[in-house]
Amino acid sequence: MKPNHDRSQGRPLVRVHGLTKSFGPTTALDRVDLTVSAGEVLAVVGHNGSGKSTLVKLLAGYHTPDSGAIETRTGDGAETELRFIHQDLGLVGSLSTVENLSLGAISGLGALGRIRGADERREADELVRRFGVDFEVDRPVDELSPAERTIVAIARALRGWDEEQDVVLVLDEPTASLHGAEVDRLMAVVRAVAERGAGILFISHRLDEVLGVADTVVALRNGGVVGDVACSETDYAGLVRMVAGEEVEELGTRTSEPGDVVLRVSDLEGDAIRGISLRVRAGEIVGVAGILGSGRDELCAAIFGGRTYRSGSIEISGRPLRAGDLRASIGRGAAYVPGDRHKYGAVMSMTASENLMSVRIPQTQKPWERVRAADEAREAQHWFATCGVVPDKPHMELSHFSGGNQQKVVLAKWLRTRPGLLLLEEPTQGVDIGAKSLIHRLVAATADQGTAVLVASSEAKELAQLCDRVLVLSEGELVDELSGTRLTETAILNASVPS
Ligand SMILES: Nc1ncnc2c1ncn2[C@@H]1O[C@H](COP(=O)(O)OP(=O)(O)OP(=O)(O)O)[C@@H](O)[C@H]1O
Repeated sequence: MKPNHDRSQGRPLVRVHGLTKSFGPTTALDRVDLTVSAGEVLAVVGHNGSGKSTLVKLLAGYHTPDSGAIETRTGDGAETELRFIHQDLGLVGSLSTVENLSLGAISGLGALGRIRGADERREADELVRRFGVDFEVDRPVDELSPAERTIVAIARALRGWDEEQDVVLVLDEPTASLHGAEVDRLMAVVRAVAERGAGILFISHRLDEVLGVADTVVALRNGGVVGDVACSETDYAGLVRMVAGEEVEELGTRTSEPGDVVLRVSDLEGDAIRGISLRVRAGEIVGVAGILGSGRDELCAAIFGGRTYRSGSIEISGRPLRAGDLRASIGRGAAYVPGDRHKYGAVMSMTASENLMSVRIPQTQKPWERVRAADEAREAQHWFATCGVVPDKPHMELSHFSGGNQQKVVLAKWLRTRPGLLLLEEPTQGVDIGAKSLIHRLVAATADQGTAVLVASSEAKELAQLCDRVLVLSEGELVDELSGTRLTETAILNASVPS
């Protein structure tokens, strides 16, 4: 295998040699070599738990390597600066782009410590325009699209960069919940930054995006480098094989007939939702598509009871549900995998097993009934195997599992309750291509056993593959319903854009 620095045209900015890191018996990173060069977008891909985040944390100095080195003084003595964009962008939502860019920047403070308004505004404007984008820098960043927020985070990371300076920008799964056109917008900015001479290290599970934006791909498996190729020398199938080690099984066509109505929503009005009515039958998988602000991210939570609503009604299996009544919703067989697993989906400081067992099974388990240790161990083993959670350590704290494996535990926790209604938000965020196919098959099998499934996703391709029909939301309203031959990725993307 030819290492990537032999192929790249640019000056090496960061060299990683033999980087190794273990956590107890787990070797998270195993003698990794790679180089990021000026003007290059280097993507790092790999299955869940392959070591990508560990690599980022070592580069950031959060962990110390057991052996190996990170060389940032690679050329004529100048030191390369590493700047990071983590998934949690670290922006203050209520503050504007100007204010976020000013935070922590001493140069932004006037003599009395006040932000010099006009200068800051001009600088923020110039900074975002430098990347070929144009949005109002005075609006609170909470009101920007996810791609725009990521661009603000990139602009902040590159503040003060004069392009003479050697910089590597590290982006950890920046597109995890972005919708089609948003991804293109962000990728254009990433390319623009590379063209200005920065090196980019880009972590992603979305292999089609990797092919679109990267020059070079390094694939990790079980901590070691198993692939190091130019994007021009590979294709999607090649990347899938590098990550999964084999071809990935596609979801077959589902043939089961839907049963009785399980979920009935009528004229629902609430935060970001305007007059939505829908039904989901037993055995059906119904998708919810739309861009940010369309109501896509709010609907499942409102139905489950995690958000209240102003008016309208929700019935599960023919029985009305009061707004915000989580207990009744779980008691009626609803399950909810939220988009933000850290905040609402799991308790990271508890073990995987404790998380798995944290919801009582309404049909069989009495409120006072405790699960015996032997039963808990057997169940944890069953769900780890069913959902492919690795490592096989149910008693390890959930925060020590890789992101994709945490997601599988959250899904398993709810599948265990044998729900009549399964509400999913971004069910495959952060999971690798093999695990994504497994999760799709698990959801399909759950529906085949009679569960009604409502799944909200920013990924049109996922909805087209998984769903029997897809509801498209725009500005809080239901604007289209796609099924049969009309249900394609392109149709979902087109229908999602507000007219
Ligand atoms: N603090 C820790 N304690 C114990 N094990 C850890 C710790 N951090 C990471 N690991 C283990 O190291 C391995 C690599 O994890 P890492 O988070 O780097 O994977 P990843 O490639 O980023 O995965 P994902 O795609 O799911 O985010 C995994 O087996 C993980 O469980």
